[in-house]
Amino acid sequence: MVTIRAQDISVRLGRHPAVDGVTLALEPGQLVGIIGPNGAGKSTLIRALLGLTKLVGGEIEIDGSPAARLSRQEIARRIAYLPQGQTLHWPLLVERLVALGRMPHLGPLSRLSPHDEALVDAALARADVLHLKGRVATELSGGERARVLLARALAVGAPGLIADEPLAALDPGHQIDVMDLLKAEASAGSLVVTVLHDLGMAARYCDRLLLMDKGKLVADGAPLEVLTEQSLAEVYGISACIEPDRDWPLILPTGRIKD
Ligand SMILES: Nc1ncnc2c1ncn2[C@@H]1O[C@H](COP(=O)(O)OP(=O)(O)OP(=O)(O)O)[C@@H](O)[C@H]1O
Repeated sequence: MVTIRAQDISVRLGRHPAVDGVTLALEPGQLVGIIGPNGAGKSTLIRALLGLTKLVGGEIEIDGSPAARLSRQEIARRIAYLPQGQTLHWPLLVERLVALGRMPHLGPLSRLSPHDEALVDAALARADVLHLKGRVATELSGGERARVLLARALAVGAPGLIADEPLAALDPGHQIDVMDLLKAEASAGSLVVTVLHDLGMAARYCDRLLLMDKGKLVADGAPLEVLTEQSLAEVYGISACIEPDRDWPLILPTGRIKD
């Protein structure tokens, strides 16, 4: 189990506050989506929660300890991180790349144990990339590479997972697979947070949504509390069809609101 608390945190990038006075608590067992327009501060917020970005104000606690006092490795063992659209620079075999997910658990000179190898294979299977073993990761398609990087995050075996736009390069079937997987992780007691642009997926799968706008957390609650005609108009400048009374809430952006 892992918990994260942020109290009034702010991050400045360049001249502007990228995150501006955000307070939140993240608990295990829920799938939490972070949504908001381009540049709203979503990626910066999650990097801050992981202790990867310097704060200009506020405090973050991971499992009750100030994040600033935890080492990178201690945080990496507790919370796996799938960054946004990573470029790969090294022509590693897929299984070697996914095995890097075990690094937070290994000493500097230690090798993968049979247990580590089994976790790597399980992660490859869960991300539907077992068949890509033996391929060079830099020679994969965008969606294949995205799923291999998801497998690397799963291979950490951490009680927390933060994924930044994990659906970006995926076909509709694999988008559903990944959302099912994130939901299953949360239902099994993990802390799972994901940045999403697909409001339909966010409404269908997430237990809680955090809506960011201009660095601020402007709404935090159940999908239908957060995704209202008013909030979509104010934050995204769009109109949308909202149908709450289906098996799951349906949100379909329908147009841009002109000034
Ligand atoms: N290295 C940087 N230097 C200066 N400004 C930056 C830097 N990185 C990000 N920013 C700015 O910080 C703000 C927040 O960026 P961030 O990447 O967190 O947004 P986001 O909500 O994740 O956007 P997107 O949906 O486009 O991925 C943006 O205005 C961005 O231009």
